[in-house]
Amino acid sequence: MNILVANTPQDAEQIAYTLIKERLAGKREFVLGLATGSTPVGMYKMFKQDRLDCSHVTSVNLDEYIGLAPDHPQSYHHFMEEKLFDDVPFKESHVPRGDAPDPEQETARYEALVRSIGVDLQLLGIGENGHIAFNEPGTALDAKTHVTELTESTREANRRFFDSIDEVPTQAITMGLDTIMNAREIVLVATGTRKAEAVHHMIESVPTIEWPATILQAHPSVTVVLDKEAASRCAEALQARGNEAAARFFSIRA
Ligand SMILES: N[C@@H]1[C@@H](O)[C@H](O)[C@@H](COP(=O)(O)O)O[C@@H]1O
Repeated sequence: MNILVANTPQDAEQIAYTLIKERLAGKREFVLGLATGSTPVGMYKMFKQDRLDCSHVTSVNLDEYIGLAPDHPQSYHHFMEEKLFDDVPFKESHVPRGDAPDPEQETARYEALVRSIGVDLQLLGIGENGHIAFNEPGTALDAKTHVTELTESTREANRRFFDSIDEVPTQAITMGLDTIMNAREIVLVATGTRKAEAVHHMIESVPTIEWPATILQAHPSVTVVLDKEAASRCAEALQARGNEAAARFFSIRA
């Protein structure tokens, strides 16, 4: 794992965006895995401000709530259109269908799609309980795209996007941990003290299904971009090394 610890959330987002921009440059085709939630919103603004050319890029999203049609204001389909796709045209974009009549069939379709196109770079966030995408604690490490029951802590963490907790879906379709690990490269961004415990376990605990993000330790190409708050539960030495790495990242691009 390559770990960078930026001084602010904005600097962390800038690092992650710059990494993605550099990977897209000069490519004829590229498959970019995208994430939802608050963390990537700042990066998606940078795509727009930079008018980044994504006309050669195919995107695949990690997950979608079951029961929400693409035009539902709280669906991840809608989130991506509003935060990115309405302003930055992609060659094509894929998000699981939360309104599929047969969710299990939709998981098989989506898994086959993601495997067939192959993800060059997967952007990830992390949940407070260490979930990635919607792979909740206890998810098998070899899970493919599947229907998942959302934990109460995950529903609670996402209720801010809904009028009430009762409106937060209880199930989702999510890329599995094995699906995510199949990406050639992974960039995970975490900011704020709410993520500090999950980040500590992701980096410093023995891989365990209780902290799904720990599986990333076994991936050959993972960059973890943190702000100081999200890194605050990690060992002091790791924080110091990460801060130097972030400073170096900016200095060589100045
Ligand atoms: N399915 C999403 C995850 O992909 C995201 O990483 C997580 C954290 O979101 P936030 O960035 O808002 O903290 O929320 C949801 O669970």
